[in-house]
Amino acid sequence: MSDTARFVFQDQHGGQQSIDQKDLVANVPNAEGTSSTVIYVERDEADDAGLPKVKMAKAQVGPAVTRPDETDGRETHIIISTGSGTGKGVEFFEQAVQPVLSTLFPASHASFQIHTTESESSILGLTNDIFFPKANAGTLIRIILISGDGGVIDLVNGLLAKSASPQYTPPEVVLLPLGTANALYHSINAGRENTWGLCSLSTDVGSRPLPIFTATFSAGARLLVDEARKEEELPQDSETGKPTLHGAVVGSWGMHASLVADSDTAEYRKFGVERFKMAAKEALFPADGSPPHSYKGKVSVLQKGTWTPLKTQEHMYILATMVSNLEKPFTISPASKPLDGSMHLIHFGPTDGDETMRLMGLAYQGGKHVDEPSVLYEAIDGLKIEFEGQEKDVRWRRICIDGKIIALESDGHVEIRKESRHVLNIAGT
Ligand SMILES: Nc1ncnc2c1ncn2[C@@H]1O[C@H](COP(=O)(O)OP(=O)(O)OP(=O)(O)O)[C@@H](O)[C@H]1O
Repeated sequence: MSDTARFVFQDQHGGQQSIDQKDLVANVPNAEGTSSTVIYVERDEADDAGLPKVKMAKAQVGPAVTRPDETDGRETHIIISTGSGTGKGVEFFEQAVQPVLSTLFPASHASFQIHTTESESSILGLTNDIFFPKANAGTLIRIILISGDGGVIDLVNGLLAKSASPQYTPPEVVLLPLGTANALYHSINAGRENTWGLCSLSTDVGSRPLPIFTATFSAGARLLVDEARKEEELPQDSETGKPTLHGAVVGSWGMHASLVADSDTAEYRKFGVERFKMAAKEALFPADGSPPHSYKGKVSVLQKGTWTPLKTQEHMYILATMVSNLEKPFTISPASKPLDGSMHLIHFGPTDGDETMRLMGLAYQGGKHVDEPSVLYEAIDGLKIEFEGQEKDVRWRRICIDGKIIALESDGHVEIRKESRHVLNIAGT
């Protein structure tokens, strides 16, 4: 679709109207098929982060427009993650999602089950109690998820926590990006639409499997929670008994993991996506004038069934990703295509703060950092990090899995591999 594609319709007075195709949410015919409601969004150009406004216009119906089959018999759940992003989930639901749902699904929307998160474990609890049992019994459910990447990851981990039956039917998830970075949403949509996912609420949009990975940790690994004030044991894989987390976005160590960890506080979160840049500056230009930390450990990559150690044991940036964009403008892996199941390594060794900022700046220019000779960028099937006692301070042994932070022992290790299981589908893809 070109940037200038327009959606053109006749209004009720016969006048021709047109909107940017990317702003179109749906064109819904009325029950008699005599007219339709064009749902679209209007944005404040000056405020990119502001919630879009939903608008509706009556139109004369064209011959190609057919009424979608309500929910196709699917049981629909709505999750509003109140802790995501800057906490606008409820406002977005009331102002934008509800009007669209009542127009798209006039007969059934009242039966949609609404769940509002109350704690960090709400989505995991819902998955254990409702979503997994239904999916495992073969019921096709649809989950409208108003959240950042964290909500998807909680769903993935909950759905993989128990062994699946042969009847297991992957739930279909509609991503409505109300988190901070929304890496999955931006990587899947990459400028395709401007509706904050609302155009995927219709049931006639199709869906595709979400590729995921599994991270397996050494026994002493601990999940850091509550702004790193508390530690928790990781979930254990039901078959291997090993501490395990699943992800769909990123597994990292080094500077990326440190800045995600350091900026995961209520204070930093107020700054939205800027929090990553603020934490990066602090990590790269320590107040005492010393150079940024050089992370030490053995790193190996898996390609075609063989693990190969990197030549260097000193690192600045080490990251495996299954998406193209970690934030809307931050193209970490330009070769990754939406939901293609690839995993890419991005690595560079110790350098000063200015050079690191320059390389990261190139990622904000469409992913040009991967052309730099100092950056190793390649497709991989897995990544292994072994500390081997080389880092004494736990601060330098923090791993990031899709925003969650895990602290490892001084002789700890983590192995990240592409996962072949398919637990959910993403709508509108
Ligand atoms: N009511 C709540 N109280 C406490 N924690 C909550 C509540 N609702 C959600 N959470 C937690 O807040 C976090 C929000 O993560 P999420 O990824 O959705 O948003 P984000 O981190 O802002 O976005 P992104 O990951 O896209 O950058 C999750 O860990 C979730 O479990």
